Amino acid sequence: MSSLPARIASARQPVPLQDGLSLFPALFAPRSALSHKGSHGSLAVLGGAAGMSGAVLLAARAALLMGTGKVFAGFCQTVSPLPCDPQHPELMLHAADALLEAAGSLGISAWTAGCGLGRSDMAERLLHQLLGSQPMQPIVLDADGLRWLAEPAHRPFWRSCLTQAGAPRVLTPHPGEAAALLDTDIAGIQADRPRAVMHLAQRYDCWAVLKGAGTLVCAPDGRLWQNGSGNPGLASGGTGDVLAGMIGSFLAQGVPPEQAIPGAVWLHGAAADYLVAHGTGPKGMTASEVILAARTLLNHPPA
Ligand SMILES: NC(=O)C1=CN([C@@H]2O[C@H](COP(=O)(O)OP(=O)(O)OC[C@H]3O[C@@H](n4cnc5c(N)ncnc54)[C@H](OP(=O)(O)O)[C@@H]3O)[C@@H](O)[C@H]2O)[C@@H](O)CC1
Ligand SMILES: Nc1ncnc2c1ncn2[C@@H]1O[C@H](COP(=O)(O)OP(=O)(O)O)[C@@H](O)[C@H]1O
Repeated sequence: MSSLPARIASARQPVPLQDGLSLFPALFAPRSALSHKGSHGSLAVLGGAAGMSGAVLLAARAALLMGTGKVFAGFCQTVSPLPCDPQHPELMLHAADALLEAAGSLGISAWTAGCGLGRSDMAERLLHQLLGSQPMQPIVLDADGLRWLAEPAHRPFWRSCLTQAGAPRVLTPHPGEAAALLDTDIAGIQADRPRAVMHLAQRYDCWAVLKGAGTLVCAPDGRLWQNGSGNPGLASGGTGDVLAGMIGSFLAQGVPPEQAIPGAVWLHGAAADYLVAHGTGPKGMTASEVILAARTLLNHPPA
């Protein structure tokens, strides 16, 4: 991180995220009695190469249970590995190519991409197509989506797509992915996390979410938040996919980014805290349980 701009070098104090109910009223606003599924957005989740289909299901299920009107899943495979999700047949499952082709007619209002996407030629092509063709829809990029973004050969194109977008772009790296995006190592990221997240937001002209204990969120204009919820129960495979689906859900529903993004981070951690308080985990807590607890808190927030 040698080329840190001066405005970032003087990192501000992050706003602590403790009391989600007072900080994120837009997340907890009651629904209009007249609302219908079209009032609550449509999210498409793109990822899920063979062997990692579960990553897309976790993100899509999280989006569904956060209240998205309609949720589509697009797998990075020639056909969808399942005709439907037996646990949530509400989800609409497609091969990613078919989903991208139909995107215009499906009324998709936001995308979450990269969860289990993999490193194949197909993955690269799909991401290229998504970023190039959806300038006006919010896009959350996670996991392998971030690994592709970090590839030096791709950076000029990816970066121009990100900077020219007319809707929020959200990068959700863990420290390993952040290190690749900033050309450093994990120790370099962890040594100064506020500086790292601000650098990410500035370099990629995006919202940046640097995950791990005390997740940091930085807006494109440098505003900074630090999460105060969450616990090591979240240190298990798939919880990051859930977070990416939650952020995508709130953006798809039209929640403003400064409520949707730090709000989802807080709620995700608060769900893990709720589980521990009610006897589930931290050991053995699953990503699927985090989704259910987040839904409980969304409807019955702690006073
Ligand atoms: N059910 C499914 O289908 C699931 C599918 N999944 C999908 O699998 C894909 C690959 O994901 P992955 O977990 O295999 O590798 P990846 O995320 O690159 O991490 C490895 C590297 O990052 C580092 N690192 C990670 N976290 C860190 C931290 N907090 N703090 C510090 N370092 C950290 C770690 O460092 P280490 O400590 O191991 O040296 C190592 O260098 C991805 O698309 C995902 O969506 C998963 O979500 C699981 C459920
Ligand atoms: N010790 C911890 N305390 C709080 N949150 C944690 C802890 N460990 C992991 N998390 C959270 O769990 C999630 C893990 O995401 P990620 O590393 O992308 O996993 P995966 O790729 O398996 O879904 C992130 O939201 C991260 O902040």
